[in-house]
This record gives sequence, C-alpha cells and structure tokens, in this order.
Amino acid sequence: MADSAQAQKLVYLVTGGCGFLGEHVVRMLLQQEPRLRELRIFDLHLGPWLEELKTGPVQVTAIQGDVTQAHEVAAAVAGAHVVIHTAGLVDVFGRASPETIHEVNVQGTKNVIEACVQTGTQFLVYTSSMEVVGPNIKGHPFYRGNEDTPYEAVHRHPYPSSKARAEQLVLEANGRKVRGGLPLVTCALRPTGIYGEGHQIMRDIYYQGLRLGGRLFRAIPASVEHGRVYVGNVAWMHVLVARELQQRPALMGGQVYFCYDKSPYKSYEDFNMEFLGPCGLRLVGTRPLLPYWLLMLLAALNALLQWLLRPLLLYAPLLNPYTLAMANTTFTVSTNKAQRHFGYEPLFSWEESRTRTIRWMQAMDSSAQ
Ligand SMILES: NC(=O)C1=CN([C@@H]2O[C@H](COP(=O)(O)OP(=O)(O)OC[C@H]3O[C@@H](n4cnc5c(N)ncnc54)[C@H](O)[C@@H]3O)[C@@H](O)[C@H]2O)C=CC1
Ligand SMILES: CC(C)[C@@H](O)CC[C@@H](C)[C@H]1CC[C@H]2[C@@H]3[C@H](O)CC4=CC(=O)CC[C@]4(C)[C@H]3CC[C@]12C
Repeated sequence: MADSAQAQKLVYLVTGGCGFLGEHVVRMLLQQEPRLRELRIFDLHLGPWLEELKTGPVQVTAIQGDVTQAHEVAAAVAGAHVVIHTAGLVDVFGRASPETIHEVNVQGTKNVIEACVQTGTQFLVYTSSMEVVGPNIKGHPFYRGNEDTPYEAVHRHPYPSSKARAEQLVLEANGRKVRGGLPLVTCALRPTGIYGEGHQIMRDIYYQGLRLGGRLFRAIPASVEHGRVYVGNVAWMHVLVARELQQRPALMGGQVYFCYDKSPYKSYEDFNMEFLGPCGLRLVGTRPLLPYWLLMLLAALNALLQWLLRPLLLYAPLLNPYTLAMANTTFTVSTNKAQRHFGYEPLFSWEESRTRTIRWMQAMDSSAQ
C-alpha cells in the first residue's frame, strides 16, 4: 500500500477501472501513488474484487456508470484532480456495431473532456493505442518506429478510427480553461499489444488450442514482428505520467507517448507461445501452413458467416479480414520519448512479465480442469 507519510490529498478517477488494463492501473495506483486520498473507479461493469480494496487507507469509491452518459461522467469527475481514461470498446471481431464503438470511444471521450472542463479537473491521461498509427489499411510496415516516424495513418475499421478521433480530441483539449480558470493538461499513451494477467484474447487462443488437441497452426510468417507490452508496465506508465504531468505540464501537455517495454520483438503467434508453450500447447509449422490467399478467403468467409448469422447468434472468430491484416503486418516501436520526458523505465523485466503471465495462465488452466 502507499506510504502514508506523504500528504494524501489527491483524488484520482479511473474510467474503465474494471477492465483488463484498468484493474492493473487501479492496483498500481494504490501501490505506487502516496498522495492518493480517494480513488474512484468508474465502469459499466463493476468487479467483485473491488470490495477487497476498501480496507486500506485510501478511500476506494466504485461508481457504476456509462461514459456515453455525460451527466454520469460529470458526477464521477467532479472533485477529481486527475482522470485516467481507459474505458473503451475494444472490438476488432465485429461484436459491436460501428456506431456503438464510436459512441463509446469517441462520444465517451468527449464527455470525459467536457466533464473535466465543467468541473475543474486539470489533468487528463488518455489510454490511446498503437492502432491510432497503424498498421494502416495499405499494410505498410512500421518497423521499430517512434512518435515522430512518418507513417500514413489511414484507417477504415471502426476501432482504430474511433481511437484516432478520441486521441485527437484529447490532445486538442490541452490548454482549454477549466472551471476556476486553470488550463486543462492532457496527454495520450499508445500501448502496443498488451498482454498479461487477465488478457481475454490470450485466454481465447489458449482454449482454441486445447480444442485442437494442444496444437495451434501457424498462419503468420515468423518474420512479421508485432509489438507487445506487459500490462503491469502499461499500468506503471499511466501512474507515472499522471504524476509527472502535474509537475511538467508545459513539456508533457498535449503529447503522445508510445507505451512498450523490453518484451521481445516477435510475430504475434511466436510471442504468444512464450506463454502457451509452458501451458502445454505446440505451434505447428515453421512457416504458415496455408497460403495467404487461402487465409484471406477463410477470413472473408468468416466475415460473411458473421453477417449471415447475426440475426440468430454472434459468430465472432479470431480470424477475420482485419485481424489477419493486423497480424500479418510488422508494427513495432522503439523510442525513448517517455524516458526523456518523465523518466519512464519498465517496472517489470521481460522475465518477470513472462513469469507472471505464465503463472496466471497455469492458474486459469487448473481452475478450468
Ligand atoms: N488490449 C490491448 O491490447 C490494448 C488496449 N488499449 C486500450 O486500453 C484501454 C483498455 O483496454 P482493455 O483493458 O484491453 O479492454 P477491456 O475491455 O478489458 O476494458 C475496457 C473497460 O471499459 C469498460 N467500458 C466499456 N464501455 C464502457 C462504457 N460505455 N462506460 C463505462 N465503461 C465502459 C468495460 O466495462 C471494461 O471494464 C482501451 O481504451 C483500449 O483501447 C490500447 C492498446 C492495446
Ligand atoms: C487468426 C490469426 C491470424 C491470429 O494470429 C490473429 C491475431 C489477432 C487476433 C491479433 C493480432 C494483432 C492483435 C491486435 C494488436 O495487438 C493491436 C491491438 C491494439 C488495441 O488497442 C486493441 C487490441 C489490438 C487491436 C489487438 C487485437 C488482436 C489482434 C488483431
């Protein structure tokens, strides 16, 4: 828990605080932010684990609410010094409509910004995404790029489009006067593919492998690198940037920072095997077992099936035209901007990140048996 020696005077609000990343941000704040007096957790779906957090020195306030409802957001934000806005609809599998994705990710972010302005909250950290940059619709590789690397960020899919628009709104809001006359200070973090305890996609891939007799079949060349980052380091960067934003508003306000760590640059499938292998799964094939045109055909068939079945049931497989294109396009980052601007260094080494993730998967496996 936080050191109580320092004045506990700050109120933080985490939207999406019960999500995969949000929960880690909440727990990291309680461990690493000594000035915390109250921690508000705003989410559409509150988790039962929140109750265990209410026994410590920090007041933990769980707020069930919807970011698309401006009045609910304003009520949650009022009186907060810092807002960490992680709430979002993370859907690339066609589960939600484009309109719903836009409503949550864009309108929800507008509501958070306006709530900060109307109620006088001065610091806003937004969880953006690597997807704001790419991979783009043309499949251009982004190889170990940084925040200044030229890249044609062109999107059609609702998810990256909504994240790009929301990030733009957050950055444009930097400097607006909030109630009381002080300037709003905003910044956006762009995590690459997050992994770690609670990662639903990793869980889904694991169970898919179990259904296939402990085997996964390589679909993507090993040469295609995809950036990945441990959820604990993403949470740590959120805590650090929220603290340093208050100290260096002129330098950090209106800035974007890629969020990554020392997790190895590997293909999406090879990286997953770092955790799935120790859980008994095997990746079949040293090269893709099917030609890319056949994978595209299967992905398109999945999209057609999803459309046909939608009136009856939700069919949302991992393989669709967007996920195939994503997995098949190199996108890795290499930058020290966060280190230069606010001293970010990963809190967890690659070895620790890997061990923690494997332990989580093995515990999940034993509970599933
Ligand atoms: N998972 C990943 O690899 C990456 C995620 N991100 C971003 O990180 C953030 C968190 O993502 P995850 O934790 O992976 O997703 P998640 O789906 O586990 O968490 C999102 C949380 O937001 C909440 N939420 C959704 N709609 C809401 C609404 N209308 N009102 C209030 N709360 C709502 C959900 O209940 C959930 O608890 C998102 O903004 C996402 O775009 C960025 C880069 C990578
Ligand atoms: C079926 C196979 C082709 C399989 O390899 C598909 C993997 C696919 C589900 C993932 C490949 C790349 C992932 C995305 C990437 O990590 C960037 C992301 C950033 C976010 O903000 C949200 C998640 C995601 C879009 C992530 C989703 C899963 C992949 C598409």
